[in-house]
Amino acid sequence: MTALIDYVANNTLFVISIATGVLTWFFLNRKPIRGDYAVTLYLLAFSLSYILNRTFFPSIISISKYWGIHIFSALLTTILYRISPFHPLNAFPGPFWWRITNLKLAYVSSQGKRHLIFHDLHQKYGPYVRIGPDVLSINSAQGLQVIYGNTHHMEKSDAYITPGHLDAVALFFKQETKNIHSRRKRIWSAAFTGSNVLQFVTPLNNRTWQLVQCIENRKDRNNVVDLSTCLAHWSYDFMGEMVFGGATNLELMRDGDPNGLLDGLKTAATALDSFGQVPWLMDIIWHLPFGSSMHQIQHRAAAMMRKRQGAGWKVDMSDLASYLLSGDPSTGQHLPQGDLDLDAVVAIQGGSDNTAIILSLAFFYLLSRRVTTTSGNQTRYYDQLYTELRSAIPDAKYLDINMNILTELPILNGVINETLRLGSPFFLPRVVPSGGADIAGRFVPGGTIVASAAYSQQIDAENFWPEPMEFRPERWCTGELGSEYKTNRSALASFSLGPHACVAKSFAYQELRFVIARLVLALDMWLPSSESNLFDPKAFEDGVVNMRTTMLLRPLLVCAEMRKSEGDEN
Ligand code: HEM
Repeated sequence: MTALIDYVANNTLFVISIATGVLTWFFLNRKPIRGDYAVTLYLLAFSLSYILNRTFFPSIISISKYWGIHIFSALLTTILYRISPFHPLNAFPGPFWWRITNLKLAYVSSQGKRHLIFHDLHQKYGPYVRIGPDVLSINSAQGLQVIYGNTHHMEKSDAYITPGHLDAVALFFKQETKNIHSRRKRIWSAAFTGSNVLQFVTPLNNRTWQLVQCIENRKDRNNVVDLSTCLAHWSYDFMGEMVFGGATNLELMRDGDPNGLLDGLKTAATALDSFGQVPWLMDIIWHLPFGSSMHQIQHRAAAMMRKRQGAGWKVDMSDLASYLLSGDPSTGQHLPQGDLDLDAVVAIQGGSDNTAIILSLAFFYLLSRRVTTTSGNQTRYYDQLYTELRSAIPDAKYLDINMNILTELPILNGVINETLRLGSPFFLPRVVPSGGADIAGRFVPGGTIVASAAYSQQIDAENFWPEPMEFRPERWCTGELGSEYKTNRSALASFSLGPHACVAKSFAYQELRFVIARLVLALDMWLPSSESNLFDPKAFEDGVVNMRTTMLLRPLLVCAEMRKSEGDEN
């Protein structure tokens, strides 16, 4: 009798475990749930069933075994579905393991060479590559416009959900509706448009002179200085003024960064960009020690915002915080404190990180490339740029009031665009609306996550010719590279485009122009000689890794010397 009960109970549980596994796949495939909720639910259910089992059937049933069968059944069904002909993306080519799980995409994202790996995949599989169970990378200039442009208004994927699902709205993160996003964007945009942006010129000028001084002060006796760290500290100090009217308590150019604030920012951005590709995993990591970098940045940003709001803090300019604190002009309502704190996180990261990296890369390209052209001529862009700046601004101390002149300078702007082209390989996933969309001539089903292969587009010979892999600022000046040249400006996606494009794009260009111009006018710079073994350009380039934020695994060490005529003018 006992044997019969044992037989029936175990077989019934076996069937139930398999069936509930299949049902779990069925429901999660339609409506994914938060990873932390799922883990909690499973732990509770397991504990309860374990206690019941120990109490009532201690000898005949091994409950852990059936939980194992249930999980195995759910996983197997999920995998079989993803590789089956019934999956809507089955017709799209791609490597086998990437079709099964987004964990591969998350891992590749965390390694920093995602854009190169995607590029290889596109070479092998063509313009559409399935890089996740529901994710496509699309390598097409036309596709870029469809994915990010206004026509379809494709929303951001779940990779943009606020970590921890905070009950707050901030620009950049995914919003429930496009109206919420556009209302918040209007508040931000006000700070960066029209004459309002001129507010930032004085702090920009002051901080950039301080940067020149910081480089001078940090030089060793052989004139060698870590330029990338100086630029990172400059960008953080300037952001502190632009966003919080100086209410940050930090002066990195003066004091350095003993608490590793910048590393913390980078780690948080990397975590967001890699684990964000697997939203359920991000939900779990948020509660683990590994997620602490994201918590720390949040606390620091909130502390800066609170200090800026404090009655004792006076600002004599309209910083970005003053627009956020004034609230939403369309409703007349003030933003909740949670929104202000979260927008502060976005402002700190957005306002400092990308600018510093693009500047470091621009100086690396300028100083490392003595380009041999097909005719055998050698071009030294740093000197050409100095000559261009010198003739446009004979008296360098007037640079601060001559921002508009910089917009017209071909080499300066070519240097910036060329650095952005080679140095901003972003991966920005969006969701195809229900009903699907035609992307570059092929129908993509609704709900698919799509991202443009930005880097591949930016080095594609169809868009940039000749020498698409080379740093050639003159390709941005009409006719400089011969009549056959191609420069497809719309293929440069460094600031994205459409409704979610960078809110500060034109100001970022102004910043980049201004800092490059100020440094080139004030300092003669060159790379340490190869005999000194201090700096290896190839190793530096290999150590540039991109996970939305770009990290430099090796610092940019340069030699710098104040130009006599300019130094006197400070
Ligand atoms: C060289 C400098 C910069 C580059 C290359 C850059 C690039 C970008 C890109 C590619 C996006 C789209 C991100 C996405 O969809 O995932 C973006 C968005 C954004 N950027 Fe920038 N950015 C720069 C400077 C700045 C500055 C100075 C700020 C000022 C605080 C800023 C604030 C933002 C914000 C708030 C968004 C979100 C916009 C939205 O969701 O509608 N960025 N940026």
